[in-house]
Amino acid sequence: MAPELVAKPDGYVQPTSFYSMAFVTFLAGNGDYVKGVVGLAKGLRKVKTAYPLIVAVLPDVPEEHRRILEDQGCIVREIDPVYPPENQTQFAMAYYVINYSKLRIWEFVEYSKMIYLDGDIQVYDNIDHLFDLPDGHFYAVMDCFCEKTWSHTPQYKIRYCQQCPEKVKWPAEMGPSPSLYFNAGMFVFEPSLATYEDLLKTLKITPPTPFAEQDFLNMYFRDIYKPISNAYNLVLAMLWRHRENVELDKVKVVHYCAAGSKPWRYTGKEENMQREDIKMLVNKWWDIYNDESLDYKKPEPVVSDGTHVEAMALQPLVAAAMTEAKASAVHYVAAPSAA
Ligand SMILES: O=c1ccn([C@@H]2O[C@H](COP(=O)(O)OP(=O)(O)O)[C@@H](O)[C@H]2O)c(=O)[nH]1
Ligand SMILES: OC[C@H]1O[C@H](O[C@@H]2[C@@H](O)[C@H](O)[C@@H](O)[C@H](O)[C@@H]2O)[C@H](O)[C@@H](O)[C@H]1O
Ligand SMILES: [Mn+2]
Repeated sequence: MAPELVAKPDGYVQPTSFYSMAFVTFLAGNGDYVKGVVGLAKGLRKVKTAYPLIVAVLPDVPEEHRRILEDQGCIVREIDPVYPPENQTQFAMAYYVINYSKLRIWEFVEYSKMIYLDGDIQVYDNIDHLFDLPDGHFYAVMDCFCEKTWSHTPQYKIRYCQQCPEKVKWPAEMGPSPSLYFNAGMFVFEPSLATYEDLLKTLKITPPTPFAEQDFLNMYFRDIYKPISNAYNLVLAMLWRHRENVELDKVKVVHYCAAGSKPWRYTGKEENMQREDIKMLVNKWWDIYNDESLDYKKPEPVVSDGTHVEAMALQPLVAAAMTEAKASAVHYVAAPSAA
């Protein structure tokens, strides 16, 4: 039974437009990445986002982990795995399925625009304004090619990086320089069934590559990709590879993707993990993860004096109310504005 939401003459929310945008992350397996997603949910709450966090989970995510995420105000949605075509078994199945299944989020068409965030990402400043970026583009932050993980690429071999194209110029004899390449840990996109079907159709005829769905998404969205500031996805390697391109005090989103930097697994033993800035960012992640004041509190029903409850808290109530609202045009309390 949908909870009673109080009508207010001056606040009307078209149920279909309410929360037509959302953050989305991805969770696979029964391991410790669930901690990353809990941290992300609490970080988004701390910056007072006006939008919910959807967690796309593979079937292998246990009920207990799903409950933990729902208790943190997340909306958990199971997605089907994406399996490699038979002739592409050179990939370890798990790695392929974990990475390419992310593509299922294009199917979430009840949302007009979404911001995808890896589970090893933390949001330290409100980034809701990214939802206002013009439609028709794919927004993401440029990656760096300098880590050993890129040693299979021609650009690594000649020490070329898009972060500093003047330092080692791309030699003409190697043809056109590589297109701008984004890190797929964070991106702003528009779900669409047509795009979703085409993505999966194209994937079937695209041999897997080392950076899996990241390479695939870069190829697929190359013509509409628009780079945004690295303040929205600080790939940690930038701190020791291109410090001149980073204004740490302006960074809004940190991506713990460098080897050994996952906060919930941090030992400090890997290369670069004893840096002061890394230790500061890992502690910053733990401060949020351990902050009980940021835990989700089930909302009280909205009362007639229009008391607003936190946006993310309202989402489950609205989802239920939206089901009812289809039956009748009902006035709702307007969504609280983002702080
Ligand atoms: O065992 C795993 C591995 C990955 N992921 C998800 O897949 C994303 C991409 O993997 P990861 O961040 O480890 O890749 P990196 O950014 O470090 O290359 C993670 O952030 C998680 O959201 C997961 O849920 N379980
Ligand atoms: O499956 C490929 C992954 O590719 C990307 O991670 C890479 C990339 O950041 C490199 O630049 C780093 O050097 C490397 O360590 C890191 O793994 C995405 O963050 C991740 O979500 C996922 O798509
Ligand atoms: Mn990541």
